Amino acid sequence: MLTTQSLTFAYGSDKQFVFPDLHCADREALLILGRSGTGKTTLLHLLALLLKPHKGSVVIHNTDLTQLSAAETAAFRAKHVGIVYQKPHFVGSLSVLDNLVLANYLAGQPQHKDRARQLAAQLGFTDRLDKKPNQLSQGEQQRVSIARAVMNGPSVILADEPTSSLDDTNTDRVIDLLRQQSEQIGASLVVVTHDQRLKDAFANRVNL
Ligand SMILES: Nc1ncnc2c1ncn2[C@@H]1O[C@H](COP(=O)(O)OP(=O)(O)OP(=O)(O)O)[C@@H](O)[C@H]1O
Repeated sequence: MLTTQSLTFAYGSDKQFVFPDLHCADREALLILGRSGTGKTTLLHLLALLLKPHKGSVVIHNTDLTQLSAAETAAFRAKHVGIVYQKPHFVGSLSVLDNLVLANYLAGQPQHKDRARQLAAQLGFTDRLDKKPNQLSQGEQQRVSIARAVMNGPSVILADEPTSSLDDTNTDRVIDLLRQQSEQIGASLVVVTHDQRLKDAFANRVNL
């Protein structure tokens, strides 16, 4: 479960963001829609405490992240928050399989290669596990990003524009996979996007 209250943020003195309060229960999905520059990525980074809000709270798994120290925040994020970034960030020298188990390592968990293989089978990239990330297509990389985000069974999955570079078929597929995965592990799914194609796929929507 994820809830926020009275979140505000500013990069400098000129522009202040005041975000609407959010609520997303376990196994629910929330779409945050907004045009370019409205602060979608900023909001997502606040939800993951990659940016610290000026005011307000972010509660995930009954913990107010704004009350944690920097080290506690990093440990909490690695374990409880799965992030699918706008552009996938992988370690280029590692195989896809090793990029997946790296998520376990960073969360201080044992490395679950079986879990990685199981996710690869569900998301349809088993034959890519031994390749380097840059040998994969964009759609394949996006599916690997989803697998990596759920490797530790997080409480919340945050996805930043997960479909903006995908065609209609891959867009439907990626959204179905995000939903399936979040339902399977009982996580809240929050997607931020300007992609109006996603509007009808989500009952819960917030406009920025
Ligand atoms: N590090 C930064 N320093 C100063 N201003 C920033 C910084 N990052 C973003 N901004 C500004 O904050 C505003 C919101 O940026 P943000 O990336 O959150 O928007 P967005 O809705 O995700 O946009 P897009 O859909 O184009 O990715 C923009 O006007 C941007 O120029």
